[in-house]
Order: sequence, then structure tokens, then C-alpha cells
Amino acid sequence: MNKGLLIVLSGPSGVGKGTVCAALRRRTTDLIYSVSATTRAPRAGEQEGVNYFFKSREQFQDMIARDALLEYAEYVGNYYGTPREFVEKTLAEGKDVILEIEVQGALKVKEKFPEGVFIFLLPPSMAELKQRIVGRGTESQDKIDRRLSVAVDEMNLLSKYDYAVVNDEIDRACDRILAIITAEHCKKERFLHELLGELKSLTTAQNGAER
Ligand SMILES: Nc1nc2c(ncn2[C@@H]2O[C@H](COP(=O)(O)OP(=O)(O)O)[C@@H](O)[C@H]2O)c(=O)[nH]1
Ligand SMILES: Nc1ncnc2c1ncn2[C@@H]1O[C@H](COP(=O)(O)OP(=O)(O)O)[C@@H](O)[C@H]1O
Repeated sequence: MNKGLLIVLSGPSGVGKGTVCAALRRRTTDLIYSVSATTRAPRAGEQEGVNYFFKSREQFQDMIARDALLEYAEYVGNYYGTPREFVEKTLAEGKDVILEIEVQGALKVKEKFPEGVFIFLLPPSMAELKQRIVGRGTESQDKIDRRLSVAVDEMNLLSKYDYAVVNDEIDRACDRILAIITAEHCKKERFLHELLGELKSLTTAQNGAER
């Protein structure tokens, strides 16, 4: 069975990764969302195992020690990481997996899975990015400032990604991401087809030489 595609959706805090991911999950059941572990406190309405697996720092460090995380990063004072087993098992079942993670973690995933599809979500403008972080109302002024200053560094990593998608409107951003995934599937299938064709001509040439 062919392995599924690993899709990594990344970009600065407040750009709309969580919102776009939730909309993608409503639009298709073909994309399996990887639930991350974090030491951050749950926000109102967030559920254990749905939004995150909420961990203490000790529990998180134990996951690191057991190599239970595909990648992890410290972001604005908290740990965030991707549980390894779920991702590997789901990809092996031929299903596509989407990770919604910040940029340091995404670059670590790229080292391990260079064949992954790396998508950077961009805001329509930096003023709109600030507006979204402030408007979400989940952070104190100090955290908003830290997230915005991290966002500037994060934007500089755009060139390391395969694709950039502007999140102007949620539905349009989803359309763009789904189009990328469809195109990547076509590429992968065509590539396999070419490999099989090459193998066939090699075996024919070899058989001819042995005769
Ligand atoms: N490296 C890494 N980053 C993650 C993971 N899960 C979530 N993040 C990122 O951590 C950052 C902070 O997440 P969160 O506190 O939920 O805030 P929000 O996504 O900005 O609403 C965001 O950029 C997330 O995409 C993960 O497993 N690994
Ligand atoms: N396309 C969009 N247009 C307007 N507001 C958006 C859009 N996408 C997300 N938002 C809003 O921006 C804020 C940050 O989105 P969120 O998904 O939490 O970002 P991230 O996960 O990247 O930190 C939320 O209040 C969300 O409702």
C-alpha cells in the first residue's frame, strides 16, 4: 500500500492555522488531523485529546526522553510536540495526515520527512495579523507582543516551504490547500508510474542481455 501524504501547515501565530485546519476537517474526512501534546493550559472550550493532549512539564519531558515525539518546540514559554506513533501508523495505512505546527517544529519535520508537503499560511497583511491575535482575545498584552515579535522571525522562514497560501478568507484558503494536496497526489502517482515504467524497461533489457 502507498503511504499517505504528510501535510504540514505552519505560519505565524494568529494567522489562522487552527481556524483553517478546523474548516478543512469539516470539508473532508480524507485528512487525518494529528493532535499535539502541549504544556500550555487549556483555553475555554478546549478538550483533552481533541484540541491537544494537555501535559505537565514532567510528563512532556518524559515523552521527549521516550522518543515519543516526532518533533517538539518551545514556543512562548510552553512545549508543543507531535506524537510520533499516531502519525507513522496513519501514514502507513495510506491515509493523509495534517500537522498544524509552528515553524521551528515544521523545519524539524522536514529533516525527517523531506517528502512531506510544507505549506506556509500568510496573513493578507501584518496589520491584519495583529488584529487577529488581539481579536482572538486569548492572550495578555505581554503575550500578544511576544507572539508578534516571534511572527516577524517566523515570516523570514517562508522560503523553506514548498507553498505559501494567503489566508484572506477561510474558504478560499481551504480551496488553495485542497488544490495543493490534489496536485501532490497526482505528482506522487505519476512519479510511481514512471519508476515502474523504468523498472520494466530495465528488466526487459536485462532479460535480453541474458538470452
Ligand atoms: N512544533 C509544534 N508546534 C505546535 C504543535 N502544536 C501546536 N503548535 C503551534 O504552537 C503555536 C501555539 O499554539 P497555541 O498556543 O494553541 O496558539 P495558537 O495556535 O496561536 O492559537 C501555534 O503556532 C501552533 O501551531 C506541535 O505539535 N509542534
Ligand atoms: N480568514 C480569516 N479572516 C478573518 N479572521 C480570521 C481568518 N482566519 C482566522 N481568523 C481569526 O483570527 C484569529 C486567529 O486564528 P487562529 O486560527 O487561532 O490562528 P493560529 O492557529 O494561526 O494561531 C481567530 O480569532 C480567528 O477567528
